[in-house]
Amino acid sequence: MENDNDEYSKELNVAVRVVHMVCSLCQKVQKQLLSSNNSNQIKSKDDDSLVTVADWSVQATVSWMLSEAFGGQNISIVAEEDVQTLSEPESSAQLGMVVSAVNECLAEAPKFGLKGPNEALGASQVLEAINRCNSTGGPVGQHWVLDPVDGTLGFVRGDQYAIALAMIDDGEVAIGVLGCPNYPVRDDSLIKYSQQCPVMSEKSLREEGCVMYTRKGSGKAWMQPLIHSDKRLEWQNSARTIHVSSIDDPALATFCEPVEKTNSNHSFAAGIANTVGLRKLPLRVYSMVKYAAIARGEAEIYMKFARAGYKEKIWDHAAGVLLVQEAGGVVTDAGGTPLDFSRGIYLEGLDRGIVACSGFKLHEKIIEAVYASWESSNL
Ligand SMILES: Nc1ncnc2c1ncn2[C@@H]1O[C@H](COP(=O)(O)O)[C@@H](OP(=O)(O)O)[C@H]1O
Ligand SMILES: [Mg+2]
Repeated sequence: MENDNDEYSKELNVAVRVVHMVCSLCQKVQKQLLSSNNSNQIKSKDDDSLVTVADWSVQATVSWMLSEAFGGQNISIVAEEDVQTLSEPESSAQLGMVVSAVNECLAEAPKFGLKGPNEALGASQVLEAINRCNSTGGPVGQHWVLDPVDGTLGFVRGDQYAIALAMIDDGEVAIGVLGCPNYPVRDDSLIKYSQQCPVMSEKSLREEGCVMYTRKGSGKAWMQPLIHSDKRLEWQNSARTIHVSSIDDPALATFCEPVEKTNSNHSFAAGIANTVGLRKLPLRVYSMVKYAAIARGEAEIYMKFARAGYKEKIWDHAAGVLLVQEAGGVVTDAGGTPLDFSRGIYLEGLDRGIVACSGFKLHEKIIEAVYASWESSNL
């Protein structure tokens, strides 16, 4: 990072360290999940989507650390999970696991240059930390935005997932931090990874991964490797800048999309790819790791076209969008308008889908193709 006087430098510093902490937590939980086939760690929410011990534990840990660093109870945090399922009597085993995971993680805070609690937190404090993240954001003031485990399906399948933390200031994303515990720091690693081990076993889980981060207006984005065993986070030595790819020839470009066709219309995207002249097969990846791949220059295009009526949430995009933009890329809705993070928990007014590209030329071509194809599509 640049120097300490930059705007949001304290916020960014704390956010990056906290995301490192919870990446480590997630790696442990994912390992346990895969080794013991421990379905006890997974629950269904009322909307039938999945939530795991990791989602709640990350949210509690980040909430506690941010509150500690920035003014107690008064900070505003918008996050995906609530305490409803976890507070039910049938969830007492999960609550116990969450409390242990949170305390184990907080006890490691000094390794990451932060201060944890003097005493272990009890169940009520953990629930309170999760519940405190009940802000709905909005156009005024600072709001932290957290997706504790983005790509929960990828997480439970031993695949890609991300921890996404952003801060919105007066409606604009000011900082973005993305923890990607299964995204190695080596170049070309995502493409190799998805070819070699689309679903990992516990043995193949490699302890590599990275945290990427940026600050609005910096024109830069950075990446740090995760730390392991007893190593401490050494900020200065470990960060390197990342940048989008310079490829602007569609024939050479790689495009990413969600794995699940319920989350994005694969055939519509394939039509766009064909119109624009993309030749490679889509790189299907869970979670905001897709934004990370664009920011790191491993792919050039990310398209997502959710079914009509689905409302995109700010925590699924804020950190990733800023990373791509500051690393040199462009992100808009499918009509070419920038995403609006100022209107509460949803990206209100989003036109059809999301298009993130490494540069303007590719972006323009995709938007034109969407415009031309839309009428004939069934979306
Ligand atoms: N029907 C739907 N259409 C589009 N996106 C959806 C969806 N249902 C869930 N999602 C979002 O897609 C995210 C996963 O992204 P991807 O498909 O790119 O891996 C989910 O994040 P969580 O896993 O955090 O719930 C969720 O927010
Ligand atoms: Mg998500």
